[in-house]
Amino acid sequence: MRLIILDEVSNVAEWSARYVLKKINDFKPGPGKYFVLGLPTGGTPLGMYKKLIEFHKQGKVSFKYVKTFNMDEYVALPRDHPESYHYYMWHNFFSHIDISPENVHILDGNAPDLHAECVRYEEDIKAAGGIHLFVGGIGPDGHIAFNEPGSSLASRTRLKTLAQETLEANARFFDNDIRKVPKEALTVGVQTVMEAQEVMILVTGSHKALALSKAIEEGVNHMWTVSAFQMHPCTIMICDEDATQELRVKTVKYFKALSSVHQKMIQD
Ligand SMILES: O=P(O)(O)OC[C@H]1O[C@](O)(CO)[C@@H](O)[C@@H]1O
Repeated sequence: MRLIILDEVSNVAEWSARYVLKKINDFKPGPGKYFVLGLPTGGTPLGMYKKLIEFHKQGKVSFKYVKTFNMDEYVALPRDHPESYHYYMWHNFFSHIDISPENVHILDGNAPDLHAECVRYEEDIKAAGGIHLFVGGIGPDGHIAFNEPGSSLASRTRLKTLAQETLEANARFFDNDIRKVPKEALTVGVQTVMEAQEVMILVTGSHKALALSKAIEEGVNHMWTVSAFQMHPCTIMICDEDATQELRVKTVKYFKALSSVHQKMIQD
């Protein structure tokens, strides 16, 4: 696992956007050759999306031959609700780039049969040839997507009941009223993300510091589901200084000493 420690949230946005751009461009997508990208929502990736839009407008990257799969969606929240992940993705990213709607995949939390919807989603990922790069974020309780503490590390796309900590963390998007936060979501499983060729996880802020230390300094544990990525052959964690507060000095020093290597990873 690589840990890329950057000074500020803005550096995390820039590094991650440049990495996505480079992966897409190096792949040279075209008709019949799609780059398949997994995407998160939440506050953390907003800066990355802004940068990618900027790069697109500057003509540095096209999403014409990119397929996307989002991590999760609330259950029973109308699709046009400003806090639905459908709304989030179109509003913050897709409507500003040249992606075709048929290449966008987001779980339908209003599907009449939620189990069938999850099965279909897994099939769609398979039909797309699997995910090249899955970008993710984590909750303060160490969840990846909505794989709450105690989720099976072998899990696949399914319905999950959200943990109290997640409801509390997400209440800020619902007028700070926890009663308005949907209690259930559809989410890709830990194993679904594990099967991506590469995984890039963004972690910013001191409220994520404990989760980051559990993710990289302790053992694989289903109570901190992001720790499963210790077993993935190609995971990059990108964090800001604030998120390193619970890490050992030794860990921080080791990864910071690699910063010139990390900069080369986003060079043309
Ligand atoms: O970036 P935020 O707002 O802290 O959100 C944290 C996490 O919550 C989720 O959005 C739940 O989907 C994670 O995927 C996400 O990374």
